[in-house]
Amino acid sequence: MSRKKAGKGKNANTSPTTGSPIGKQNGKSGKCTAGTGSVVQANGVVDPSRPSLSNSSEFYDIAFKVMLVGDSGVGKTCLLVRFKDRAFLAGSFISTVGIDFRNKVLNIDRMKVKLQIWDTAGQERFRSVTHAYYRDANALLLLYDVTNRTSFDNIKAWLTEIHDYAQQDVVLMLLGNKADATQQRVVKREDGERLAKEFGVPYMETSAKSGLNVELAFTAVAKELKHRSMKEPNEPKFKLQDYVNKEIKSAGCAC
Ligand SMILES: Nc1nc2c(ncn2[C@@H]2O[C@H](COP(=O)(O)OP(=O)(O)OP(=O)(O)O)[C@@H](O)[C@H]2O)c(=O)[nH]1
Ligand SMILES: [Mg+2]
Repeated sequence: MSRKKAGKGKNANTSPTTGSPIGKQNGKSGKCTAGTGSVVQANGVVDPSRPSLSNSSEFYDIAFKVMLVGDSGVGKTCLLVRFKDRAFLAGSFISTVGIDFRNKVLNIDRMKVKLQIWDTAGQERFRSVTHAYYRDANALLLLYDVTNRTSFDNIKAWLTEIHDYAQQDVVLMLLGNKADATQQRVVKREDGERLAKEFGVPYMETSAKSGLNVELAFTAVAKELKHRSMKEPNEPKFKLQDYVNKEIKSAGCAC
């Protein structure tokens, strides 16, 4: 299996497909330098004929695009920063402008899986930018804020948008974020579970602030994508929700 250099990916200010300028993250220009991003086949597998070049985390075997979507303020940027940098963006809320992305390489069952994670702006005015990215996404993390009922009520509209713009077989997971904010909670976990069941999507609650289930959410999606693209004949079917439930149980929290 060949390994490719993760690189920093293209400049965050250019669209991955057209290269056209798309706005800046929080008023700052995208920090990503022109990278050595390789051409990734639609199913995420990169040139399997070449031997692995290195075990460094810089290299990867397969790569996928993951998109974060949901109302403004639900915690998409904070979830990504928690996953990428293991930090929480406290302080004042700075809304994302346009779209930005970060890369992270995960070790999944002895394979290096690179996730290129697109952080979209939740504000309505940027919705047309977001639409342009849906078709490239291999997976979508759809967030609502458990302290904001409107963000939960809007999930159905987001699911319609995903149906209209994303790939038919996109991997989708519903996340109820800010689960740490127990005092301010207005959406019960059962409400999230019920909605997820109604639409047949995997579900869990997260907290970008405490880190609850953040690594698990991205790892579960990476595992699902890897299983789908590798289709090992004798490998048991991977069930994302079962994996999540098992990991949450073994973490010993009812979260
Ligand atoms: N308590 C708590 N606050 C959070 C959490 N995640 C985000 N926040 C706060 O919620 C606010 C919005 O977070 P962002 O990550 O910027 O929201 P966003 O979804 O990226 O918003 P847009 O960029 O406008 O789409 C910030 O003030 C964060 O500090 C969380 O898990 N718990
Ligand atoms: Mg944001």
